[in-house]
Amino acid sequence: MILRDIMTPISETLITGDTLGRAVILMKQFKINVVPVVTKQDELYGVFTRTSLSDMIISGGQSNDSIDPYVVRDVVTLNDTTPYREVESLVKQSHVGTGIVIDQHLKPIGLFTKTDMISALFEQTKSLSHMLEQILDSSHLGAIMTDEHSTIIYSNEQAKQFLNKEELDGLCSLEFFPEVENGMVKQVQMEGNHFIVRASNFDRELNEKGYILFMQDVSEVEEMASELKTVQGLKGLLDKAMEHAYDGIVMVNKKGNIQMVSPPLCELFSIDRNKAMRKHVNEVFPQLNLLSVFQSQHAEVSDFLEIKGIKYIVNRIPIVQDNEVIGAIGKVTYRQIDDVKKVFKKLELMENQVDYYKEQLKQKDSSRFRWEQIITRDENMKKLVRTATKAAKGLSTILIRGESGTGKELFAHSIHSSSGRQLKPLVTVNCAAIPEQLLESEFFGYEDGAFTGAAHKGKIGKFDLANGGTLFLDEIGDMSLSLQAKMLRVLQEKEFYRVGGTSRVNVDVRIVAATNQPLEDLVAEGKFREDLYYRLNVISLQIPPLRDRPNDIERLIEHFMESFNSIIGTSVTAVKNDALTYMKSYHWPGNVRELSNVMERAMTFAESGQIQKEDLPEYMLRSIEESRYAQKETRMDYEWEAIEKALAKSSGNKSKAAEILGISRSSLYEKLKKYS
Ligand SMILES: Nc1ncnc2c1ncn2[C@@H]1O[C@H](COP(=O)(O)OP(=O)(O)OP(=O)(O)O)[C@@H](O)[C@H]1O
Repeated sequence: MILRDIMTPISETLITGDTLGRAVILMKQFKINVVPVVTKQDELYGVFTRTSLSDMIISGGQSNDSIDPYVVRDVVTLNDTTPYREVESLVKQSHVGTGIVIDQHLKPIGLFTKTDMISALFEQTKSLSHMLEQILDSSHLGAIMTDEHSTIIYSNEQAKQFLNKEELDGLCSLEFFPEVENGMVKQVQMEGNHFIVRASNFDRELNEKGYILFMQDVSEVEEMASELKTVQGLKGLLDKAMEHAYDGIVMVNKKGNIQMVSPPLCELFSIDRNKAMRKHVNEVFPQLNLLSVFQSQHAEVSDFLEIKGIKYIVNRIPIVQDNEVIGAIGKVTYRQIDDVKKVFKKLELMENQVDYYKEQLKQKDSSRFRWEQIITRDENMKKLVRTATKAAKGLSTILIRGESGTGKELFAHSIHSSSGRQLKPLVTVNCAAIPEQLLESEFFGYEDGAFTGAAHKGKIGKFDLANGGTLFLDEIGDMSLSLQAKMLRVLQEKEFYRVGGTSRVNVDVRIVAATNQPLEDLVAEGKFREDLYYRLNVISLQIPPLRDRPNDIERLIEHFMESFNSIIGTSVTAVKNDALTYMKSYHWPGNVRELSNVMERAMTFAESGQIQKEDLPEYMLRSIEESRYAQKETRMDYEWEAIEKALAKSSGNKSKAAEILGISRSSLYEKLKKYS
């Protein structure tokens, strides 16, 4: 609101030089006590007031006389665009009852009297109170105002509803709220309503005192709070159920983001549960194909799927609300797929066994392994495999060396299957397993009648069998000296005589030999022929023991876990940290074979689906403890030796000895105390 909105407009003014008669006419016509007087340029010059009029008449002024001498020049002027707030204070301070409102050209366009001011104030108050009422009504707050005697002087509709009264004004507030004090906040139950009352007192100008009371209905809030509590309780219950779920469960929202996931599912897929939360299910568990139910809108069951050798099935269940899929649940059963699964497993196990024996049968006298089956993460091993792969292509004799269980046979088979002889037989002879007296006939066969007794028919030897292919001589260090001589001749001349035979037999055989014995020592001891040693040692492959390939331990654990889950039907998903630490610090004298046996045993015993320390064999745990203890002892021996030396060097001076050792004097004293 600006001044122009509340002033009394004027349509005519006096001009300097106007007469008393015209002034009287204007005052009478417009019923005003003050008439603005303007210059010829229409600018305000002064005012002709009722006092001016009486002064002129008393001085004998005539109707034709000029008003100029009686024009009051000291005029309060107000700009028409002045805001209401400023006008209010200007008027309050002004000594004159009427101000002249001028426009931007200084032309008077209206009068502003105290009456105008009062009616403007009245308008303003009316609009303020209307606004306040609207605010109170839309806030849903009940509002009551009392005077200092607690008599209600104002109440809104909401307050009347709360207190169930058609009218409250004039009633005593103590009837409803017996104790009211400033700052009070109280819960009140009344007429079936439950609300909170807040009271504050007011003390206005003119000594008006009293209280303002606000009432807020809390029944709705309470209802919401109790619903929230129930929901929270249910969520807690669901979380607990998830924690202890035996099956794998995952729940996603409409967008496919994971809201809940059970630990067994994370274990199965080796996923960190915290990292999986809120992520998109296709990112974390793409195998489950969970989002397919958003299209199909009905529950689905997958076929048997497999991970880490563990079979599982997925039940995909859509969560439907108002005919719309608002989420989905994936239930992954893998630990006890129920009786059907057990039967399935048994059947599958038997099928595996049949497959295995079929394979064995098929591969009898032929290679069973290939390079891909040599599992390793170790750089030296990888290099060795590369060298062996190259060597396999040639014709040279290969000697494979390494401790028992390191994979010598695996290498020999892989060499054969990647050589040009792969379609021909691979014949294995374990030199340590054949009785001494039979070794020769095993290798070279014998003619009919070579032995006394008519039952003896001729026999084909291993060299004959391996013709065109590879002869794998395992445990070559155990071959007798006499056989070594014959073997050397075959290797050099590529021909031999059968036992009891007289004709030469020509053969094309590639020799791959293996041993875990130190052949050089056997040569030195005269137990192995030096010439044969050199003949065999054309290409030598030294397989490092497992303890020198720490990275392979973990990799092979994963490998055996997967294959045994499939072969023996277990559902082991991981090796717990304590067991892993033990397995990594063990020295594995039996190498990969031992690791494979330990895994098979541990997986059979693992109850929680994860291998724990307790599932490892007792002998292994004991050996690790003993070696830890021995290491500690050796460390202590070294330490004591160093202390003794330092003390000798410093002639018993402990400060100097500590300095030599690079430790503080107090820690030297501590150590001396420990060793004493
Ligand atoms: N790197 C490897 N990856 C996968 N399996 C392996 C590996 N090395 C060895 N194995 C497995 O360990 C077991 C022992 O291997 P293999 O028989 O080849 O050892 P070896 O050195 O010939 O033993 P031995 O000297 O006692 O005859 C086998 O079951 C083999 O498949």
